[in-house]
Amino acid sequence: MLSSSQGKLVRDGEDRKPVICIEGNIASGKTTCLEYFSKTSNIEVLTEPVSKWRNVRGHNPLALMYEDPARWGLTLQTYIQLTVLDHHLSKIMAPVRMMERSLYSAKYIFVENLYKSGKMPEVDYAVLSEWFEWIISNISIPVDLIVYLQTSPQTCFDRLKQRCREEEKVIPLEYLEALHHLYENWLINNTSFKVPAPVLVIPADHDLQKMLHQYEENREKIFTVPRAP
Ligand SMILES: Nc1ncnc2c1ncn2[C@@H]1O[C@H](COP(=O)(O)OP(=O)(O)O)[C@@H](O)[C@H]1O
Ligand SMILES: O=c1ccn([C@H]2C[C@H](O)[C@@H](COP(=O)(O)O)O2)c(=O)[nH]1
Repeated sequence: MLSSSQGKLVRDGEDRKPVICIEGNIASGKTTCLEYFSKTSNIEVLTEPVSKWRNVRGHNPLALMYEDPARWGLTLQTYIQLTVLDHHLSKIMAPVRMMERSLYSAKYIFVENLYKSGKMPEVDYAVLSEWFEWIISNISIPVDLIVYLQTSPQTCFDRLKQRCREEEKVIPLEYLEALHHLYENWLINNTSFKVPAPVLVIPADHDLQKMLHQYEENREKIFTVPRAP
């Protein structure tokens, strides 16, 4: 249930608990990072609901989007916006929540990329943008820290091939490069969209062992994040 507070809809009946979003390119290692921290007590981890994006009532909007982005980009991103909003608004069951990506990156990275690359018709972009603006103006979507796993597009390309998700076999390096530039402009250069929380950058091109070591080194910084007002 939602109630109204200071002009915005907020989730009912709970204290505000810290929310940490893990951001990064496709196959940058977000799920692996979350898996590592999920072993920590008192932390709740929400991975992206990719299984829903691959199967909504028997349809696979993720596959459709990669097959024909101009036709299916709006369909996929509308559904992603819904399922990610549902994550943001779900009851937090532990003292701290870590979640994979956010409503913000769905819009500022993926929708933006479809539109800028000429694969999303202007009317679809306008409709998605109106929805997004309505949501962030009317619903409280608190994020207290963004952890950005900063990778080179080539690293992601290699990891993507290794992961071998069927729908993603068609992704070229150029697609990951375009997403990378959008992430960098948003979270590092601050030249595109408003960043909704402080950003902690973790260089993430390293092998798994070094990455786990870096996660340990950053543990304190991540979990002592002050709550946004
Ligand atoms: N530091 C790393 N070095 C090498 N491979 C990695 C590393 N981190 C993750 N991987 C592998 O790369 C692939 C993508 O990682 P994943 O965590 O699923 O990325 P994301 O959730 O960001 O899409 C997986 O096969 C994973 O096992
Ligand atoms: O808003 C979004 C979010 C994600 N996707 C795509 C990109 C990938 O193919 C999958 C899952 O992303 P991971 O980085 O592997 O978690 O979903 C999208 O198209 N739009």
